[in-house]
Amino acid sequence: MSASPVFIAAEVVEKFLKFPELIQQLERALANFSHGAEGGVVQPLRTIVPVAKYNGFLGVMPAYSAADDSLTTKVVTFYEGGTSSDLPSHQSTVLLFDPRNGILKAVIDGNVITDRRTAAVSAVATKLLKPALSEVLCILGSGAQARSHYEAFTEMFTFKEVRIWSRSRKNAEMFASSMKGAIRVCDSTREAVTGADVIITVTMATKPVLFGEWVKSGAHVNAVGACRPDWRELDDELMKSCVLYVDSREAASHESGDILQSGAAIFAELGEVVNGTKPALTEKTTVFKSLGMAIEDTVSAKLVFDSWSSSTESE
Ligand SMILES: NC(=O)C1=CN([C@@H]2O[C@H](COP(=O)(O)OP(=O)(O)OC[C@H]3O[C@@H](n4cnc5c(N)ncnc54)[C@H](O)[C@@H]3O)[C@@H](O)[C@H]2O)C=CC1
Ligand SMILES: O=C(O)C1=NCCCC1
Repeated sequence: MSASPVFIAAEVVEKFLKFPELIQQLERALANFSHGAEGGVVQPLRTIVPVAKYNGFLGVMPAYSAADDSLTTKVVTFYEGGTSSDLPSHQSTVLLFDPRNGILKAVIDGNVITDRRTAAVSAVATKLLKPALSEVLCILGSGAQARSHYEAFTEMFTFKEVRIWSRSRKNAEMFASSMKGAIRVCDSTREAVTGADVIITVTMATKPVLFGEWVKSGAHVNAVGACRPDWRELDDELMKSCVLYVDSREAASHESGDILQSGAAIFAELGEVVNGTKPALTEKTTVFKSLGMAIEDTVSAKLVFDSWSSSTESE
């Protein structure tokens, strides 16, 4: 009989899933993914079940990485506008299996994994695509992803100024006062975006909040929200005038409202830039459209599980 799976809680994931190691691991995973079959990543398009009655969705995100010998599936729910003020709008769990025999080894809190791996991938995009002189960072949104992105970006890069905008000024102020370092709270998206070199959109918006006319030429945008075909964060002008990078071509052309509705052409996958098969056009205005990939969870979960296992062995 197989041993019962271990449960790894959010506090344990927080302890073991750290930047910059996570960023390095995910850069490698993005490269493997974009190598096709040779890269050893098996990742079908995720399944999304709409729960229309409650404006919610359930997503199932399986993947296998031969390089990491890691087999997982994440189950994630997300609710437009959240469910109640006490609950996160996105809740997830990652199941880690023994790839040799299919035994379930661990049930891992997925919220910290989702927040940190998404920010880590945006950090990879930013490292490769930001303009040479990047002094001003702007974050639109003040939720869980805004926090993880702020933490990753202030650890990995040096900005002279960080700005935040949120729909309610109170939330933006709460965000600014809860994080380490100076953050300028802006009253409008336009004020936050104007002159910014790196922009991160991490909202639950379903209509554009970022307009091309405000974006400085040559800036880099990490577009993290709008993961449904009928949701938008960026307007047509920005989508059509930028050089567009994505995590997965397949996912982007099925799920991204910003891409499907604007008709913008995809230039490259981020992993192709890491592999050197597509260039990083840092002098142009670039957008990295992130939808989130299961392989990011697979690599993160393995990292957490291995670190946790070593820590219990040494006890
Ligand atoms: N690309 C990826 O890998 C991932 C993307 N996401 C997406 O990132 C976005 C942010 O996620 P979380 O921070 O976890 O959510 P959250 O619920 O913690 O924060 C959402 C933020 O968006 C704001 N917001 C909600 N509706 C808005 C609107 N109509 N206009 C402007 N702002 C609005 C909220 O006030 C809040 O500041 C979501 O769209 C989510 O689906 C989440 C996980 C992974
Ligand atoms: O990659 C993920 O995880 C998610 N992406 C879009 C929204 C739901 C969670």
